[in-house]
Amino acid sequence: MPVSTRSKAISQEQNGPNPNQKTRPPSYSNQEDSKMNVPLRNPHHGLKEKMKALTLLYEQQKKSSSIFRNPSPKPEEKRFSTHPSADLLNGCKREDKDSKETKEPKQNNVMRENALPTLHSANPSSTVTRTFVLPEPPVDDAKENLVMGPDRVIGFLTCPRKTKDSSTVARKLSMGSSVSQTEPRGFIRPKNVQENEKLETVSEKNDAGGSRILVFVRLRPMAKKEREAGLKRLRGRHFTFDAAFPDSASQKEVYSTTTADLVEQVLQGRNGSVFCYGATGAGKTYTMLGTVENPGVMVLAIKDLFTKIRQRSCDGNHVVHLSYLEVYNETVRDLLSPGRPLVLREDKQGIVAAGLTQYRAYSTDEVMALLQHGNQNRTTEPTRANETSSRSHAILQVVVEYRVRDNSMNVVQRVGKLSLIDLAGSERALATDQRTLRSLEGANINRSLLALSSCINALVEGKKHIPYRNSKLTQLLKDSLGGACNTAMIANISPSNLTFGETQNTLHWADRAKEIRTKACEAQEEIQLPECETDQAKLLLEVQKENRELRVQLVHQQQKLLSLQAQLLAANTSPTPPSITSIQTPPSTAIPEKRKAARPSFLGGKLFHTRIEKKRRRGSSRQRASADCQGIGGRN
Ligand SMILES: Nc1ncnc2c1ncn2[C@@H]1O[C@H](COP(=O)(O)OP(=O)(O)OP(=O)(O)O)[C@@H](O)[C@H]1O
Repeated sequence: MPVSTRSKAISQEQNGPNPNQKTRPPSYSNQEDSKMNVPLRNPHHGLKEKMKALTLLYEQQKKSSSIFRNPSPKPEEKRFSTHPSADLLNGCKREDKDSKETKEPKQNNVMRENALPTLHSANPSSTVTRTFVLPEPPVDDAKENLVMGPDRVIGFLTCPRKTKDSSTVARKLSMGSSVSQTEPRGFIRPKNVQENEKLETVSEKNDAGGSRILVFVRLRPMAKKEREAGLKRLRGRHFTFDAAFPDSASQKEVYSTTTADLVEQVLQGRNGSVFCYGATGAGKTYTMLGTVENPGVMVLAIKDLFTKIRQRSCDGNHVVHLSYLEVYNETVRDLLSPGRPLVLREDKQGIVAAGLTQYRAYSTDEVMALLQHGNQNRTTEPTRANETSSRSHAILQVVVEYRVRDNSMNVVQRVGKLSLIDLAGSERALATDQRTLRSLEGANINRSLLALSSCINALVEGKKHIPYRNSKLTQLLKDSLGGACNTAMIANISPSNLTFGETQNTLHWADRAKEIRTKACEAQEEIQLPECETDQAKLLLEVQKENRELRVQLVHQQQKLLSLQAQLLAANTSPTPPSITSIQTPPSTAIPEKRKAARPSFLGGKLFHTRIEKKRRRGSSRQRASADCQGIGGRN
């Protein structure tokens, strides 16, 4: 500003002084000044005047703006009123410089929503601005999805609470044009994923009072037929999930990334569920059960569970119970002991199948045998889409109970439940078989999956009523979806463009499921105080002791009674019976006089005499009989 004024002043000087020169009103700008084209008498004098006027103007404006903001400002506050952050905080009019600074925090905010935490924490200079201008939104409310461009790009990024660098892993999955025969673009090697996922343990997710469902995607390898059919390039659409497994991913990689953490949590008394979702033939059963050479999540989880139990067996008792059921055509059936359909009931533990067999398992081998037995009972049929298509939803439940005495001799009991679910494949009626039973099965499968999608929708939209009751499957999954449970979903997809629609549908629901938050999963732990137990034990011992003493007394009394009866009998038969009063009653059995009279006792009452009389008669008849016998014998 002074420079331009000086140059103007010089040019004005060169043009000669203007006698009509007037002191400019302070509100004039430099441009207006130049337009007026009024030469100054003394350039230095004019400059000084201008400086003064402008300083005055600046002071006035500053005063008025501070009064506008704060009617009674304290001198200290006034000092800081020009701080950009304070200006932004108060929302007053900004100058160009300030407006530049306001743009910066906005950018920061966008980054906070969408970029990895390291990105916004990498700029220490913006700390002040962030603190005052746009405080970081609470994690729960933070929107994690980003929509970009005409093709929807959904960026699901790591939990914003994480501070570790995960920028190396863009967990993004591309569909359509990205499908290639070798490794589809966007698929991330689980090695990287694992490194990243390790950061996000289930327990960490729980501290905010609830955890979101972790969603993984697994691509199966191309089948021969599909390869022959070739590939068709389609317009791309991008999804991002917690991890995406390429067709080369091993079963162990899938297990350790998706389920291993949940197994650990179950041992600590929390509930966990893993379910495979996807179109028919997409690889759900392969992921869950696997083959003998390549066992799947169910088998690996059981193995891991028993290994962990063995490692910890020195400090407590673990009891493992197992149940395996299927939902077939809207009926619940026990796979371990098939019989009549089971009825679902809701109790304190949640939805339970009444009468479901709970097997106690002691080793991995035993569980394997049970699993095999259960799978033989499972309904699978060949369809056009899959040779061994599962026509039912199968749920393996493993309940781990742990009892241990702590240092204070309290009994600590923890119960955790792991549910491993292999859903039947969603399918188009035409894609499978047209036969009546198959189409009925297909309709029921689709119906339950539709009910599942309605529940997912309701949960994502935060509705009060979640329609779990619409199908048996959703009733059984109630805990996994909306309960206190750590849940992982594995969406299985096929690389074939023949199933593009189904794959798109699977990814759509998987993407939606990411937004579901389950309730806080507290460890189910009970502590029993030792006093209670010892008190009960003491009481039991006392009762047992008393019981023993009473038995001894009873035997004693019976003996005495017998001897008394014998004496009486002898007295009755003898010519001079001893007086009854002379018979000494032991002090312990002495009966008070009053009671003696009141009780219908056989000692002095009618009953006693009647019996004695009967015995006497019997005795005399026996004597007669023996005499008769002797007579007969003598005769012989
Ligand atoms: N990751 C994989 N690696 C090797 N083969 C696989 C893989 N995933 C699936 N398959 C094979 O693909 C075929 C179909 O898989 P699978 O039976 O698991 O599908 P599904 O989703 O359970 O189907 P459905 O819903 O009809 O039961 C099987 O022959 C299976 O062995």
